[in-house]
Amino acid sequence: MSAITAEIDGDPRAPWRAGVLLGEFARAGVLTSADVSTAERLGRLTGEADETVHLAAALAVRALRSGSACVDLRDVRTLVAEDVTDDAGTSSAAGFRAVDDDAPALVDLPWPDDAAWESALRRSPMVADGVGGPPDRPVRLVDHRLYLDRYWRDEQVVRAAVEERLASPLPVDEPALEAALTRYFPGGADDRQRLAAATAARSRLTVLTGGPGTGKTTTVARLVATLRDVLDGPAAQPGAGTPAPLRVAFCAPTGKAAARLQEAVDTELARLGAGSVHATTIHRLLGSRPGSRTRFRHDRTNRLPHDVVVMDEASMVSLPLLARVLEALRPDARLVLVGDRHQLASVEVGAVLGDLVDRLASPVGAARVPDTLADLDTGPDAAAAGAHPGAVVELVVRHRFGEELGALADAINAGRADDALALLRAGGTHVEFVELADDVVRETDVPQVRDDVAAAGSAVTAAAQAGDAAAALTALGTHRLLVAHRRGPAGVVRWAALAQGWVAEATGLRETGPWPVGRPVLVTTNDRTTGLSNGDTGVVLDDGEGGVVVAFGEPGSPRLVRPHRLPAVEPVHAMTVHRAQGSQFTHVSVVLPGADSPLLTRELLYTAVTRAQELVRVVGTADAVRAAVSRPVRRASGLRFAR
Ligand SMILES: Nc1ncnc2c1ncn2[C@@H]1O[C@H](COP(=O)(O)OP(=O)(O)OP(=O)(O)O)[C@@H](O)[C@H]1O
Repeated sequence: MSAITAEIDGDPRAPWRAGVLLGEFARAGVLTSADVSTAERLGRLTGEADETVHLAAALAVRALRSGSACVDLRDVRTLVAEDVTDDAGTSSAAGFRAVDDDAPALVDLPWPDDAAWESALRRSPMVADGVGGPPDRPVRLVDHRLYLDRYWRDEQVVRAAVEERLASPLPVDEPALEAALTRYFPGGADDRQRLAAATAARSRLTVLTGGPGTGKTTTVARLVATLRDVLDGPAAQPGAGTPAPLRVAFCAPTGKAAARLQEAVDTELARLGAGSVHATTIHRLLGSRPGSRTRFRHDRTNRLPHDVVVMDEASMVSLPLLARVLEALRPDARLVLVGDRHQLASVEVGAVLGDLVDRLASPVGAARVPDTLADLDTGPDAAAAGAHPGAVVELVVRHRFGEELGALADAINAGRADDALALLRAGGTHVEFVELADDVVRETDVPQVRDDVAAAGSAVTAAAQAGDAAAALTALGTHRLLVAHRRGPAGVVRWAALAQGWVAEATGLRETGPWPVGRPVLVTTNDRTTGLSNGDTGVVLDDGEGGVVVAFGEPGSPRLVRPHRLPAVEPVHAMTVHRAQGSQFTHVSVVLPGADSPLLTRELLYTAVTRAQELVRVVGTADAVRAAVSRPVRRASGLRFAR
């Protein structure tokens, strides 16, 4: 078999030649041009000619594309077989995949012999062998996990920081803490919410996880009120004169999530008479540097000044970004990670929230964190006995969220496909199922979606024409059409066009010009000048003076930006579920792709369903629902292991 040639990313001028072994894997659709060329370049740079080593490196690069920090060589054959079967017919964003009609069957792939492969890797100049291997090699093998070295280093940063943070609790004035807990979490309140605040007072790391409506946001507001009472007040620094105010930072991965967090926390703090907070994106908190996504103004040499950092929507945070935050924190600062571990993980590498919960609640973490979830005793006796109440607190009582929505979310999470389907079919006030007979969705199948889109669009347009930013943003949150893919019959492109047409028909207005009044827009990049972030949504408004302005943010505190100052934006009549993370809408309609779509996973369906505050409408086949529920995302990571 000779080398194969294909176009790279559609550029016919750039021929791609893979060696014999990698060529076989590329032809079978396992590797893309990007995987192969990265691995072969690393081979050239390190003087490694062994193709089996190139193959392993290419598989480590491939793993990153699906969000894994590493590839587990023991599982790689099964993983590859499952993924490639899933992926049939789709092209990867990261490179051209050449799948030949006469490609080798997956079972026939020329996998290297296990023992020979491992020993080739261990003696390769490309590979650092084990935790103690040389620091200057691009690839690292730890136990059976193969990493590009920078991801292993990021994992080590997270691992070490978590261990250090949990090794020594922080001293607090226990009677003052008890008084504050009684004040902000009175009797009858959710015990675990109280435990979260107690943990955050005593520990340098708290992970607060729970499904929608379990009170995460309420808890972080009360937790901050508690910390302010205990650490800010005279009891915190007796005899020290006027104490410095506690420096608290609130952050979230997207601007939208940060704005929502700020509004919700401020409302609760105002009710408690406990001040206010300022929430920002994680990138802005760390201080982005123009032209660099990986280096920030705040790092281990220039630490963040804050005493407490609360990070919401932590499920969306990538491994490298969490590593940068941990490096930038002062060692004595308290970090509170908040999120729903069952949601979709970062679009980049890592599933850090789920990994940390598993790690801390497993025997690996249990040595330092006894009785993680069970120990609800936060009283002075427990403190006197030196008991550490645990770093992970999972909220389980739902305080909002209709019964049906909650039951559906639980069934999806637990992988109970038949129950999820039965709940969808039973329907109710909060759940609707537009069950399709086949994968082809016709416009006429979804009159309810059309009605919701038209009603929301009409309300947005009316408010936009009146120049009423708050009303336009409120209307924008009443319904959202979600899909999994960008293209195809169940993709954003098709559904956004349909939605746009339905709104135009309802309002009698055709969108004209570059900034039609009433158009919903999505920011697709971070922009320092306007402070807008990738994922922010807004509405084009009539400014009353013959021009237009675009309103962003929460209805209670809209931000108005002139179009010429805007970074890249696109119309957003429909969006992907990934994009919708960190946001909620009164009604959500989600159009599922066919059951064979590789994007259809448990996390995707759970995230879509939990975007709804009052009603979720699922459009798809029974097979698509079953496929989603039965297919949890598996991301390889070393954070779950001892080393
Ligand atoms: N202990 C409690 N007792 C009664 N109501 C509560 C309690 N905790 C929270 N709530 C109420 O439950 C609702 C949901 O709370 P909150 O918004 O804090 O949940 P959340 O977990 O942050 O949800 P989401 O992730 O969906 O934003 C709010 O109306 C809140 O006031």
